[in-house]
Amino acid sequence: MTGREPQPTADAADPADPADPADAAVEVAGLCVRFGAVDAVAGVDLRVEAGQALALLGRNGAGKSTTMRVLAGVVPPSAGRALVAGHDVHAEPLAAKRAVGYCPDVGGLVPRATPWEHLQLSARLRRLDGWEPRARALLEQFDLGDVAHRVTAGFSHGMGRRLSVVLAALHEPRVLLLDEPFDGVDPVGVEATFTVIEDARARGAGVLVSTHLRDLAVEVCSEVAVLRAGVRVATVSADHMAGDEGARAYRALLA
Ligand SMILES: Nc1ncnc2c1ncn2[C@@H]1O[C@H](COP(=O)(O)OP(=O)(O)OP(=O)(O)O)[C@@H](O)[C@H]1O
Repeated sequence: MTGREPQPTADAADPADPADPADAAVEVAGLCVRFGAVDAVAGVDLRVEAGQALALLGRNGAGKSTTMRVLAGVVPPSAGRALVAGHDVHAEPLAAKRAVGYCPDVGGLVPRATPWEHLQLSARLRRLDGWEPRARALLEQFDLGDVAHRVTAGFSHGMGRRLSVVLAALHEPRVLLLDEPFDGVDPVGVEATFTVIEDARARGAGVLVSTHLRDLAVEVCSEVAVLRAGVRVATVSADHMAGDEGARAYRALLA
C-alpha cells in the first residue's frame, strides 16, 4: 500500500449481490504470488466459512499480508484462485471488492482527512444510505468520537489501526479482512475489534485476521492457519494454539 489511497477501494455500479449460502466467505486454492525472484506465496489453500473467523499466523515474511492483499484485490495472484463470497478476485474484481471490508497492515489513511471524511468517502464510493448512525456508533465504540473531525496526520499508530478497522467494518461486508488489527492497540481498541469480529460472524460474514498476537487470535477466532515461507503448514482449531501448550505447538510449526 502506498498510504495515499483511502480504504475501501472504489466500486462502480452496485447491483444487488444476494449471498449464496453455498459460497464460502473465502476460498483460496493453489495461490501463488511472485515478486521478481521472491515467492511470497507458494501454493496456499484456505477456506473461511460464512460465520467463521480464521486467524492467519506465521513469522515475518511468511506471506500473510500478501495473501490478504490478493483477497482485497490490491495484489494480483500469479497463479491459483482466490474467491471472496463466491467472487473470483481476478475475474470479478468489482463484485469481489464490494463483498470485502479490508483493514490493511499499513497505510490506507489520508493524512489531511478526518475520520468522518474517510467514512463519508467510503459511504459515497459504496453508495451507502443511512450510514451515519452506524458510523457514529463505530467511532464511539473505538473511542474515536472526540477526534472524528481532526485530521489523521497527528494520529498515533494505535488510533490509525482503530480507524482502519472502523472503515473496514462500516458497510457490514460479507468478508472482513483484518491485517494486524491489534498491532499497538490498547485494550479498549482490542475489545472493540473483538466486538466487530463477533458481530460480523453473527450476521454470517467470514473473517480473516492476520496477526502476530497468538493469544488474541485464539480468543476471537475458531481456527488458526499457519503459514511458513509462503506455504500453509497447518490449520488447527484455536484451542490447539491456546496457552503454553499452544505456544509450544506454534513454535514447533515455525521451526
Ligand atoms: N511488493 C513486494 N515486492 C517484493 N517483495 C515483496 C513485496 N511484498 C512482499 N514481498 C515479500 O514477500 C514475502 C512475504 O511478505 P508478506 O508481507 O506477505 O509477509 P508477512 O507474513 O505479512 O510478514 P510480516 O509478519 O512481517 O508482516 C517477504 O519475503 C516479502 O519481502
